[in-house]
Amino acid sequence: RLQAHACRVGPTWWGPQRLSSGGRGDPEVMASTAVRYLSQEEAQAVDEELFNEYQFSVDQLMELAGLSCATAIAKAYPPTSMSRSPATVLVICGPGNNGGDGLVCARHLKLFGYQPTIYYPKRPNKPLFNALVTQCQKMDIPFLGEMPPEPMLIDELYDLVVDAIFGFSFKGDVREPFRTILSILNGVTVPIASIDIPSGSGSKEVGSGVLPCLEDGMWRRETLEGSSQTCSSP
Ligand SMILES: NC(=O)C1=CN([C@@H]2O[C@H](COP(=O)(O)OP(=O)(O)OC[C@H]3O[C@@H](n4cnc5c(N)ncnc54)[C@H](O)[C@@H]3O)[C@@H](O)[C@H]2O)[C@@H](O)CC1
Repeated sequence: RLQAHACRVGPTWWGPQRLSSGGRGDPEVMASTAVRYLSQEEAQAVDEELFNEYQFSVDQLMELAGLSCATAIAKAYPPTSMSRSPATVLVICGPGNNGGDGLVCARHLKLFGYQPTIYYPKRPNKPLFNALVTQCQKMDIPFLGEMPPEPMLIDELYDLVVDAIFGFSFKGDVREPFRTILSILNGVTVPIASIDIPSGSGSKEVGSGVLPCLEDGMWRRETLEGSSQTCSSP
């Protein structure tokens, strides 16, 4: 169970483009796509067990998830291997706990020598998330007021993007503002490290490795093997 949980909370790197074009990452970590991913239901069941049977609290798990992700990122993309010093990271946080993982991850990335910037467009008004935002602010991590409108701008400003937008509670068609955000992310060429699942894809399909991208109004899923299928909803 613990091993499965460790797999789930680690970030994943998707798609042949990401794996071959980076050139900056640790090949051992980059090649770790052979791990088995949990389905949406399995991931939810592990969480329920951790809460109910093992009596973990959400902030305990979130801190571990965010720290694990920052650690994995530091291993795959060491700050010294990036083009800028300090390496710049755009952390995009969603409205749920996956976004909370991103806030924690940003805090630890800063401690590891990166220069994170956060974009957090929909913030739940709950003490846990307010506290995480305060902690980032106290560490002088800037929050963007708007999503950079062009992928090229992200490529110019950041070495890496952390996708902490959706986790296992994602369902249905992507709603705004995240639809626009995912469309922009589909055009960036810097690596994207996704926490839990690449946002916009159902974790059921993640077992085969998918990269969601919007093309001609249709969502295209690139598999890790390089083949792709097009579908009408993410
Ligand atoms: N269960 C837990 O308490 C823990 C969860 N963790 C992380 O939290 C994730 C699960 O957190 P949550 O259950 O809060 O859910 P998510 O973070 O996956 O997202 C839920 C939020 O996304 C919105 N949403 C869902 N589908 C959408 C769509 N199609 N378009 C636009 N918005 C949509 C929902 O309205 C909700 O606000 C896990 O994947 C993991 O990353 C970790 O923090 C550890 C503890």
